[in-house]
Amino acid sequence: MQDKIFSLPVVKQISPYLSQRQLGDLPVIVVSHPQVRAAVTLQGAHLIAWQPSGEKPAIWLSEKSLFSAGKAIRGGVPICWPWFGPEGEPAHGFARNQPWTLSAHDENEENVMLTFVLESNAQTKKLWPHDFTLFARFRLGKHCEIELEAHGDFNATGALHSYFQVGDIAGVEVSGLGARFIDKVENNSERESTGKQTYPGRIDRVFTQPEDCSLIQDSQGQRVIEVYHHHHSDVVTWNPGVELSCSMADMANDGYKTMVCVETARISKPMRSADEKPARLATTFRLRQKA
Ligand SMILES: O=P(O)(O)OC[C@H]1O[C@H](O)[C@H](O)[C@@H](O)[C@@H]1O
Repeated sequence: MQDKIFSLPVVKQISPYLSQRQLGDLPVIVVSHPQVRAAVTLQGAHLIAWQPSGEKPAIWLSEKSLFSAGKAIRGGVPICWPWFGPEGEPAHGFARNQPWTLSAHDENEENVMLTFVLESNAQTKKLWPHDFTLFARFRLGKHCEIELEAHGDFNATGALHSYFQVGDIAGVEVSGLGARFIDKVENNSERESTGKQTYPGRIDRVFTQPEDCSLIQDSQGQRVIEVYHHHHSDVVTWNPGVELSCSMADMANDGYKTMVCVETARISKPMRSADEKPARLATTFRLRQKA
């Protein structure tokens, strides 16, 4: 899947390291830099690949995902906003289904920086009655930084819903999750936790007292993925397990085996945007070899 993205024909060369290509119906901004390769679709400002040089792909993208206008992509880092989950229609908000604009870019020897913008429009007003300007900023290099900044006057929930590529979910443990979670598989019951999570089956949990960094220990993949959370209140972790994976049209039956979601979120404490004081939500990914 990743190789396919980087071999798509160039539609427009934007700068030495940046080009626009076409993936199905969706324009995609592709970064080919000595330190990193990465890709972000204009729809959703959705990161679908990030791979520092010398590393295996870090972001999971479903081989069965649709790349159709207005349809959510399965995998990558969907921006869920201005609500998380089935609180409204569409699920996880509309930001991931809307066409964004690339408004700025810059590059140096270490990184490529991209800024995307989405503004309220007639379609978003039908779904949510607020004026807003939303920026998504990416700094892509050996590390991956993503920042969402929401201007306007409203409360919102949301998440940077990161899907990570792992060797085998059976050998994955995520730590740093804190002492309490809401179990979405068990009627949203509140539970206590050791702060560590393994994935013996379907797991869908909102950790409400997480640490600032979650560590994904991927024993099969022989690496640790560090996920830093900024301005968050919650961390969500999700793996659909075999049955749900089989029932999802945009995921292969065994898709669940090679992915884990660790999501930087504002759910229990919504983000407040006020005049002159935008709300922010951000995450940073770093990779290291397992000792
Ligand atoms: O299928 P989607 O709308 O993309 O949502 C995928 C998943 O996202 C989050 O992790 C939620 O906690 C899950 O309940 C949901 O199933």
